[in-house]
Amino acid sequence: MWRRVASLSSFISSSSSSSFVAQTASRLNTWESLTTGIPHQENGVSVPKEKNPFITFVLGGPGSGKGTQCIKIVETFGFKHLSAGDLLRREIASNSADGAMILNTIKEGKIVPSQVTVKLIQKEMESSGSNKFLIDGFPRTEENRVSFERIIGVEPNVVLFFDCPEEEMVKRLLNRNQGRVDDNLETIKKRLKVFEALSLPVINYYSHRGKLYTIKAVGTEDEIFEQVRPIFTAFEVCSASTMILQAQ
Ligand SMILES: Nc1ncnc2c1ncn2[C@@H]1O[C@H](COP(=O)(O)OP(=O)(O)OP(=O)(O)O)[C@@H](O)[C@H]1O
Ligand SMILES: Nc1ccn([C@H]2C[C@H](O)[C@@H](COP(=O)(O)O)O2)c(=O)n1
Ligand SMILES: [Mg+2]
Repeated sequence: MWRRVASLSSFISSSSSSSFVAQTASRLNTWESLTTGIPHQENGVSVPKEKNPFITFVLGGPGSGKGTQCIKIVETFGFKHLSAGDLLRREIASNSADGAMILNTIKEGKIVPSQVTVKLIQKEMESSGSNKFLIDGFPRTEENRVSFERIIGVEPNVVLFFDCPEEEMVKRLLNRNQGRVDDNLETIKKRLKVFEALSLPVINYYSHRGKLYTIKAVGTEDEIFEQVRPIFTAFEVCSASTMILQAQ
């Protein structure tokens, strides 16, 4: 379990001249996570700082372009990309004990029990050697969200929501052509219902927590990425400022 650190957001809000950076910093309650973990003084004793992970949840309806944009974020900002759906599909392919249950759940457009998905994410996080994660397609439900917080012990720093009209999502999924068992009209309709009933409340939750960045997910892939880029650029600026302050 990762240790949480105190928020520095009020300090940044009052000292930064860039409003976007200040707004970003005010949302970054564990922003030391992007820094180098330089030892700090506690009661006069120098102690190494435990590094917190920097976590981005990537949410949006089926076919909204989460995976596509994650590839661009990884290329530009160097995150470790963990797709919950890909991890579950890997379990099916490896004939694991949960494989058959996962396959049936995905075919039905339903959500796999949180315990299973969070354990897969946890394993990947721990073995990755990375400290910056894009967790794609998770949390899909309140149960997912609570389970992640309980097992991993941290909240996300950023939540991206790719907001795409239903009609466009259906068109994209039917053209995806990757041989997915859930890319058929019958399952797509079920997934859209599940998204509205179970995932939208999670998105609203993060909106109320001030962590949500809504992206209009229509247009070309590059146009959409130009809405995403400034979010992470701002966090990089904040991170660099932290390192300068720590070095002083
Ligand atoms: N801006 C875009 N315009 C047109 N097609 C797109 C765009 N972005 C992604 N696509 C295509 O739409 C399909 C779905 O995209 P992607 O797999 O990234 O969605 P997703 O949100 O990850 O979906 P899922 O939740 O089902 O995994 C893919 O075939 C992708 O190439
Ligand atoms: N948190 C999650 C993520 C995914 N699943 C299952 C159900 C989804 O329809 C399917 C495909 O996911 P995608 O690749 O579209 O992100 O995987 C889940 O149960 N829980
Ligand atoms: Mg995807």
